[in-house]
Amino acid sequence: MSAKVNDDLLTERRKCEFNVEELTNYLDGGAQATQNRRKLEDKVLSTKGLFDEVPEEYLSHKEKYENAVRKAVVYYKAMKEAEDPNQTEQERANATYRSLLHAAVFKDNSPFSLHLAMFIPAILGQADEEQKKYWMKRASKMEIIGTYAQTELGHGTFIRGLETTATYDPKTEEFVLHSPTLTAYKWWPGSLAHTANYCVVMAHLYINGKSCGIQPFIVQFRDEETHQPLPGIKLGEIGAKLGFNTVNNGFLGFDQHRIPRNRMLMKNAQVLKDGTFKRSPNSKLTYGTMVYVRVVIVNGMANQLARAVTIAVRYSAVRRQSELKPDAGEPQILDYVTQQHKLFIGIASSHAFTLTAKWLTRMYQKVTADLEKGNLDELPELHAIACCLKAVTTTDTSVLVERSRTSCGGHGYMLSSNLPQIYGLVTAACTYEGENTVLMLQTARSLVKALEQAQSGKRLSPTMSYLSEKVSSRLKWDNSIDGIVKGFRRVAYGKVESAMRSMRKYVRSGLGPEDAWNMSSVQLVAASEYTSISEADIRQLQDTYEDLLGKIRPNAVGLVDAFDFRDQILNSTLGAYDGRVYERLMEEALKSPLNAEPVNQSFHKYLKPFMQGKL
Ligand SMILES: CCCCCCCC/C=C\CCCCCCCCCCCCCC(=O)SCCNC(=O)CCNC(=O)[C@H](O)C(C)(C)COP(=O)(O)OP(=O)(O)OC[C@H]1O[C@@H](n2cnc3c(N)ncnc32)[C@H](O)[C@@H]1OP(=O)(O)O
Ligand SMILES: Cc1cc2nc3c(=O)[nH]c(=O)nc-3n(C[C@H](O)[C@H](O)[C@H](O)COP(=O)(O)OP(=O)(O)OC[C@H]3O[C@@H](n4cnc5c(N)ncnc54)[C@H](O)[C@@H]3O)c2cc1C
Repeated sequence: MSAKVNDDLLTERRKCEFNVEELTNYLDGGAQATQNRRKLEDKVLSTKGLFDEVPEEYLSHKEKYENAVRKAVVYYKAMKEAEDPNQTEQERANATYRSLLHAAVFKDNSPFSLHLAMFIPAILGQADEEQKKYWMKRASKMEIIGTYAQTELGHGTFIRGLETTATYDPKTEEFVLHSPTLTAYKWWPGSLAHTANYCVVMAHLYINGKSCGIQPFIVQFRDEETHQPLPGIKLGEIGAKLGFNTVNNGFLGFDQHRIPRNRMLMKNAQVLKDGTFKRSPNSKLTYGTMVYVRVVIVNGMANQLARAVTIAVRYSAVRRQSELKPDAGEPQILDYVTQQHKLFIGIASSHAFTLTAKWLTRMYQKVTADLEKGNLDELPELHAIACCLKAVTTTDTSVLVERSRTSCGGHGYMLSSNLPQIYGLVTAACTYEGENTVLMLQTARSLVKALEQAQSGKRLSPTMSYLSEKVSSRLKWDNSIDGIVKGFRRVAYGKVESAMRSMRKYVRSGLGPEDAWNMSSVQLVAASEYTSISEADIRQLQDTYEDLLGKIRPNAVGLVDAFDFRDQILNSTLGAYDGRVYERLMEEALKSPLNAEPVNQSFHKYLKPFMQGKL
């Protein structure tokens, strides 16, 4: 018999003014997609051995990793077996696009993450046809497990500064990989420490003493039978982190490690047997995997934010606290407008990020198809947009997930709420795949170029067209959606123009272009990430906003129910569908090993002698 649903949640669900299932279907891309997703989740989550007897919070660092590898094997097999052979690739992608299935199994991510997130995409994007055929067969069947090793102890952002060298030896037709310094050690790659046995290494290619830029190499670093590190390879784990503690991030050093010539991934640039280097049509095509992951991260943020606000909104409907009016009893904290302000922006942002992710994915697919035909025209714009959206969505999601956590008071600070772990997952994305400030400056670089083109009368791409709108500075906008968008475009234009004016002022004062750029970089980041509007309209918008909060209030629980996260995926004492928060908090607390005995051995060993003055 299922547990009784909390009365307040029942009331909330009765109050909802729209059809929740319809919104779920819309988010999934149709009723069939919802059905497919639920069927996949039912199948996979019914697999034995997927869940933890002891909450992983109570395991050691080493036990957490070993337990995660155990689950990763079970999970991956279950996902493979659950695949419906009658489904198209697109239907399969839709079924997983919104699903956070892995989150039901891994609170802190899987040791296989990088194999799926970057190793396979790097092969698909950087290998020539023959290489792709061979390596994809092995990688997709998990005969090998890979990662993406680009960042080094001394360099993450500045890829051109990477120190790992790959020196071509025409006599043996091999590359010699070497880490000349400690700072050249690859440092951070997920799965690298003890899980993977192959990686795509980004290294500085030298032929006959001449630099040929950063190139991708597929490198085996552990024996496939014994899993022992190969000769000339130094390996280890980088240590405990804020989150991602079951991703097995590691370090790797090369000592004159030789690999055959065909291990350089040669889709874009090639090295012939005699050492002839055939340059890529664009050196930045080597960075293509990062563009792909930045695009995927936007959708990942939408789903993680939806998960966090689901937990916080349901909890806020159940939690009663304080007194809003004398003698009226304790209200649901969701009735405090401050609580609505904290949470409803998160619901709206998740939907906004989902729609943005769909748009960006379509743009990525179009540009990638053009690249296959040798048309690189739109690659710079895709890079600029992907940088901006990855940075903005990860920053906003981190802020909104943390706000969801703090809106739940002390219980939001419990690991059993799962909000701290979700924060750990999303805040990492502000750093990985391009640190956000650096990416915003990449976007700013494109915006400044576009404004210069607009001022010289050139046509701009659709996403930059606001920089060529001759809008009067006295533009009045009303509070219609169109008016607000016009306002934002006007202010965004002003931010770019102001940053550019600032740079020109510094150059006129005698600074070089690089120093002028650096001095204006705070404005440049602002031009890329946010806009603000003038005082007069704030008051009007504020009234509209507060009115909107009231309209959303009766539908808040319905809106998060529509994300359709099952309890195993929320993995939270505060966010379960039935709202039995207090019972779940106690159930989880009793799982603490410390509760196995009423008096802990430290009393007899330390406390008692201490309190009796004997220590
Ligand atoms: C499937 C993915 C899953 C993601 C998970 C999403 C959800 C997460 C939420 C919860 C967890 C869920 C669990 C799911 C699995 C989790 C998996 C975790 C994945 C973690 C992966 C992390 C891996 C990494 O971090 S890999 C390393 C990433 N490193 C970087 O990004 C480095 C950043 N630096 C750079 O990109 C560059 O160096 C630079 C651009 C900053 C500067 O480079 P540069 O100096 O050489 O260039 P310039 O500034 O001089 O510019 C020159 C010129 O080049 C153009 N340019 C630069 N880059 C590109 C590019 N990529 N493409 C095209 N063009 C580029 C630039 O525009 C300039 O052009 P100009 O014409 O102006 O000269
Ligand atoms: C959880 C996690 C997982 C990761 N997984 C992987 C992986 O699997 N594979 C991999 O290769 N890497 C991985 N990374 C590494 C990640 O890609 C780097 O940390 C990231 O690229 C930032 O580089 P960095 O750490 O060297 O920081 P730095 O580049 O040293 O940045 C430090 C500070 O300097 C500032 N800064 C740097 N350059 C500029 C500039 N030009 N202008 C203005 N400010 C600047 C930055 O804004 C930042 O504030 C991972 C990182 C994390 C946190």
